[in-house]
Amino acid sequence: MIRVFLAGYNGSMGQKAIHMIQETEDFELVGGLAPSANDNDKSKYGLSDEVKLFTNLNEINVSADVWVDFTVPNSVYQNVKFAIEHKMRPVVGTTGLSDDQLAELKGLSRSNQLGGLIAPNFGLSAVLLMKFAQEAAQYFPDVEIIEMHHDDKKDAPSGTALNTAKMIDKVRPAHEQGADDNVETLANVRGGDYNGIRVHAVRLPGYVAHEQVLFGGAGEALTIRQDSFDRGSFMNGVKIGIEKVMDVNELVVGLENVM
Ligand SMILES: NC(=O)C1=CN([C@@H]2O[C@H](COP(=O)(O)OP(=O)(O)OC[C@H]3O[C@@H](n4cnc5c(N)ncnc54)[C@H](OP(=O)(O)O)[C@@H]3O)[C@@H](O)[C@H]2O)C=CC1
Ligand SMILES: O=C(O)C1=N[C@H](C(=O)O)C[C@H](O)C1
Repeated sequence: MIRVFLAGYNGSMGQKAIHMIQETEDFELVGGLAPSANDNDKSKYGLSDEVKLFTNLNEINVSADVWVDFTVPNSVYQNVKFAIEHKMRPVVGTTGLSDDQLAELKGLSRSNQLGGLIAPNFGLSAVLLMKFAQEAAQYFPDVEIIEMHHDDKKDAPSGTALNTAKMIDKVRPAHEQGADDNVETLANVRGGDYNGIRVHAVRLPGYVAHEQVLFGGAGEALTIRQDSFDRGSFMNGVKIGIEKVMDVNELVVGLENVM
């Protein structure tokens, strides 16, 4: 049995995760964290009386094998630090960790000899998109990324888009892209810039999570696109993450690295 603690249990992803954990024979939900947590949530979300709910880290008095995190960018670092220090292996979907924070957490995971997983995206289509985009960038160094999300999303660009840019940046030949005498007549119209890779973030009702990577070449173009139409699409990856993290000895980034 794998005992799971769920941070952000009442959010959009948290509610899907509760369902997945309850449906999985080998998983047991032992606790949840959310600033608005209260005992009425037990009936609201179909939780058993044994599940303990907490409104902040200082209150937590249960232990678990795995800490699943779907919270907010400004709490994820403290949450993961807490989890590692309390011997709970983090499986993190929350976006927004800086490179410095990630490096610190990797060090903490090493010194506590406790593995974990940080996955910018748990959806198989997005994992494959990033892999294919990295391969394509070796041949098509001119590239831009467009991510499209629901209008409740708090951070931009998406963790997936940023990770895609980082993966492309690792392999694409050193390169100046576009004209250097561009004039923007509307501020920021060319999007964000990650080492010369332009990233554009769209927020619209009706959307869930989508990304396109556009490559341009001499007289040709390649577009790679993925769509998550339902948050349920992430749950198979979260389940794999919880299972695999039990055998991992370091803090791994990317679902593909534990599959
Ligand atoms: N890696 C992946 O595959 C995916 C990652 N995500 C990421 O997961 C995160 C959550 O997304 P989503 O479920 O849509 O967001 P929601 O806004 O629906 O949920 C956020 C959750 O975080 C809780 N929360 C808010 N503030 C804090 C805090 N200070 N400490 C602890 N918990 C807090 C909220 O509780 P309360 O309601 O009480 O405020 C709520 O439970 C985002 O970063 C998103 O980008 C999303 C989808 C897939
Ligand atoms: O907030 C979301 O919804 C999502 N967040 C993650 C991200 O920022 O990449 C994963 C997915 O795109 C959905």
